[in-house]
Parts: sequence; structure tokens; C-alpha cells
Amino acid sequence: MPQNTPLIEVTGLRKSYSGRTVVDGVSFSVEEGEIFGILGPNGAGKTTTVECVSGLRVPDSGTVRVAGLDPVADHEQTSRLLGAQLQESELQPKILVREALELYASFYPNPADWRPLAERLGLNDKLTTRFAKLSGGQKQRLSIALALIGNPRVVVLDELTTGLDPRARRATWKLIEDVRRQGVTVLLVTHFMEEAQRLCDRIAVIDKGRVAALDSPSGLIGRSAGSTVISFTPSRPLDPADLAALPEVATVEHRGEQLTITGTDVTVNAVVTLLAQHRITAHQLRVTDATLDDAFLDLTEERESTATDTAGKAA
Ligand SMILES: Nc1ncnc2c1ncn2[C@@H]1O[C@H](COP(=O)(O)OP(=O)(O)OP(=O)(O)O)[C@@H](O)[C@H]1O
Repeated sequence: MPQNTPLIEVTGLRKSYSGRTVVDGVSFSVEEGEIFGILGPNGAGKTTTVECVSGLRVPDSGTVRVAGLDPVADHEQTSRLLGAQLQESELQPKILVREALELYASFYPNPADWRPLAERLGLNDKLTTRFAKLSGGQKQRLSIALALIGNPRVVVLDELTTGLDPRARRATWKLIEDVRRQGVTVLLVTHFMEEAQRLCDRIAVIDKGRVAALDSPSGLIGRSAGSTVISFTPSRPLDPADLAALPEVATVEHRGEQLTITGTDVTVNAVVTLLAQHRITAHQLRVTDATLDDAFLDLTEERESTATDTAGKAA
């Protein structure tokens, strides 16, 4: 990854609506060529954040720079290098798909050829269809095409695959991977963990307007308390306290004869060694890795329980 100045730099971004703070000191930077994910629960402030990056909203405070430009003050220059597919972007209902592609291409000095773009997004047989007659998924694909038509250096994709069926979603992931291979930097807002895990180099988890964590997908998963889950039935009774005493073990639960242990990837070895010392065989042994879903829940729940604890102590 290039070690130059980040292409996108967001520092201490704050934004309120009617006195309610929805983005509360968000900072992150995105390197050129990265796919950077923004993940978070509903209402966390993700869209507001990327709208500030795209110059569509004016921050209350903090700074946003895209290739050194201020997206609000230098809006025209920024919009030449940044393409945005934003949530619920609407076009004139009567515009034909082909007209929309031609119109958007005309806004840029060096647009992409819209024909192969339309083909890659499966829009070729819809070129003479009016926008209002497109399905939700087709509208979504058109808005992705419009975000890419200016051959942008950065593309901002908000809820990129919401409303797409699984096949179209996977085709869109391939397209994003292709776009990145061509050197385009991608800022991606998503609710889909599988999407974030597959596509993103790094992810900022945003919760209640703040960055709760910023790491690679595997780094986030590694932070999860139970990133590895081991379950088995011991060949003879084993005191769960012996397992819980291992420093590599996070939690131990037993249901009937079956034991379930959480920990990290080093836990498996520690548990197997303990079993060997006790001459116990593990029947129906299963080891599963946590997913980004688990990490996401852990990270956002942690903040909720911290908030509850604090509230409890204050009361
Ligand atoms: N124009 C607006 N005026 C008033 N409140 C707004 C406006 N836009 C967003 N909000 C509120 O700000 C909060 C953050 O919204 P935002 O869309 O940034 O969150 P989000 O993380 O993208 O949510 P989602 O995942 O549901 O799209 C929400 O409570 C939302 O209702």
C-alpha cells in the first residue's frame, strides 16, 4: 500500500441535525487504492459521514480532504475526481437508462465508455427503459454505473448491494474488485458483513456517531472475545474449571455432556494439550471461526454495555 498522503482524510468530523449530534468527532484516512468500509448499525451516522466526504453536506466542525481538496469549498474540482452512488439517489422518472448514462458522461472531461459499463452491470437490455419502470435492483445498478461513469479516482458507494439478489450482489462485488484493480479508491458503506469481509482492506465501525474500531476485517475478528468456538463431548467427565483456568480460554459453557469453549486461534492447541494430559478424547469435536458479524456485535454491544454501566454508576 502506498505510503503517500492519504487520498481521503477526515479529522474530528461533527454534524448535528436540529441540535442532535449524529456524527461526533469521526476521524479516519483512506489510502489511494484501498477499499475502505464504513460499517455500523442503523442511524449510526454512516451516510452523513460519506455525504460530508462527497461535499453534499457541510460539516459543523472538523475537516474533510479528498486529494487535498475541501469537498465543499472546492466542490467542482472534487466532483471531477469523486463519483458517488448514494442511498435513494433518484433520477427523473421519464429519463431512459441510455439518456441517463449519456447525460452523466457529459458532465465529465474524460468519461468512461458507458456501453461496456452498462454491459458489466447487466443493464444492456434496459437501455431504452424509463427510470421509473426499473426494478429496485436495476435502479441500484444504474446508480453504480453513474458513480463510475466519470472515471473517478475515488468512488463512494452507500448501501451498494441493498436490494440486489444474491447473484447480482456477487456480480457487483466482482465489479468493485475490478474497479479497484484499475486503481480506483473505494469508500464503501455497508450493512453486509460478508460484503465487508470480502471486499474491504480496512473497516471503520461507526456506532452512535463515533468510530468504535478501525482495523482490517481479520483484525476486527481477532478482537472479538470469542473469535474461535470449540465444542466437544469429553470421553470421560472433565471439570470445566480446569478449562476455564487456561489463560487462552475466554469462556466455557456446558450443556449436558457437551462443552463449548470460546477463545482465539491459540485456544485450540491449549485445550487439546489439556485433554491429552488428562487422557481424554474429544468426541464430536468442532472448531468454528468467528465472523465479522460476531466482531460487529461485540464491538457495538461493548459500547452499549459500557454506556449502561456508566449510566448505572451515575444513577
Ligand atoms: N437531513 C436530516 N435531517 C434530520 N435528521 C437526519 C437527516 N439525515 C439523517 N438524519 C438522522 O441522523 C441520524 C444518522 O443518519 P445517517 O443516515 O447518517 O445514519 P446511517 O448510519 O447511514 O443509517 P442507516 O444505516 O440506517 O442508513 C439518523 O438518526 C437519521 O434519522
